[in-house]
Amino acid sequence: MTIAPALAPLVARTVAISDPGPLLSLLPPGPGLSWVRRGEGLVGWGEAMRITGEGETRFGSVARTWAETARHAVVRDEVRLPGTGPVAFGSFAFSAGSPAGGVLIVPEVVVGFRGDTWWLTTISADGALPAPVALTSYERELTAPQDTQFVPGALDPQEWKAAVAEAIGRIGAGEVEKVVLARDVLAHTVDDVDPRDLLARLATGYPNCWTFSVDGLIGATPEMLVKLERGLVTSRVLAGTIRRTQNDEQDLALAASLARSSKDLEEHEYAVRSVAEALAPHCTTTNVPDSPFVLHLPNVMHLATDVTGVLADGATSLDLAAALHPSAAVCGTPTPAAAKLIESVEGMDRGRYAGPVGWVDAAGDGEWGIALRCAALTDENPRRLRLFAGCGIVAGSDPEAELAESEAKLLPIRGALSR
Ligand SMILES: C=C(O[C@@H]1C=C(C(=O)O)C=C[C@H]1O)C(=O)O
Repeated sequence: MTIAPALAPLVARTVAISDPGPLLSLLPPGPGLSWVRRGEGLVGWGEAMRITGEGETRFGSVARTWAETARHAVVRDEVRLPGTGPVAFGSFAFSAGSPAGGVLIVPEVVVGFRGDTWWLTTISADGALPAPVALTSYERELTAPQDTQFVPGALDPQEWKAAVAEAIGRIGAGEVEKVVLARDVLAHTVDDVDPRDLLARLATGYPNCWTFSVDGLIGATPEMLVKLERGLVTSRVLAGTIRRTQNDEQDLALAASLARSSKDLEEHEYAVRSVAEALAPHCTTTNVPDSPFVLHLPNVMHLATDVTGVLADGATSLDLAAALHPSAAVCGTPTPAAAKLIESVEGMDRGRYAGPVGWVDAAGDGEWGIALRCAALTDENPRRLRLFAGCGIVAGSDPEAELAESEAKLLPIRGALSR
């Protein structure tokens, strides 16, 4: 279902402001919106408009409604940077079959920071000039939540290893070359979860990642599905992972072995190819580096490739995210067969995990990450969350090692929820 654009146009006003305090500290209590890395990015709150989509058309219908809304918006923008003027934060289900669908939320208030420029955008959907707002920097004491319980989700570790073994068998039988299998873990907290606490812990612990919050999906992703800025397209592809040991010397040796590992290089190659092929029809030129670099995160290291291109066809960042999803980094190769295999052995609905999450502005510029290293708050219970992690499986994979890799990928969000 798509909600038609409001009869009255969106009215948005962006003004430059002086430093109001760290972006994440500005979020008031409640379901805030966030896209922040190293202190830069966007936060928003309030809901001027919500656009939803379902099934196969969850991207297309939402993207069309946004384009239409943006075209009719009345905008006074004194800053004129990507992310100024009206913006929408969004999050989309991994699978067309998921009831999670897709959502774009246009906040009533957005604060942005980039380089040395701060801005404030106020948005209304009733045709009236939005009311002025005063910003508050909420200085909050971060206390670690205690006694959070983690219990298996759809499959327990033994069952998940059996699913991985099954997938390896099906790869051997030639059904797919690579498939990404995920698992979920449920967290039960003692107190109600305040999303702002999770965001603050993730942003502090994982500064290389994009800390996001959209409609109850909260996490810190290292993977940029696509960024579009004034015609320049970038995508950071990650696939191939090794756990860190917390011993620098040992980690350097592991990084070198990751960069030589034929199993990880194969996994990575599939992911890069899927992104380059999906971008090609939208770009005049694309640049794909010959070999990956190793991205160091506090918990894991990944093989990483930055693919770039020059936009040819006027697609928006959201159109590009729809074209790129699902990349082989989160689904597999070939895509349709891998998606089918996931459905038959994973035993769960991924919801919006591993789907695109990010923002788009009225010009179509925006940033869409892959929703990884995240938790979904359940609607009914503010003390219950679903955490997710997945691993690329190829012929040379080992179920025990994949389970350990999934544990390492769960570490950031587990850590944000417990001592
Ligand atoms: C699926 C996840 O991560 C993806 C899978 C990776 C791998 O298999 O090596 C690495 C990065 C991500 O593209 C996850 O974190 O849940």
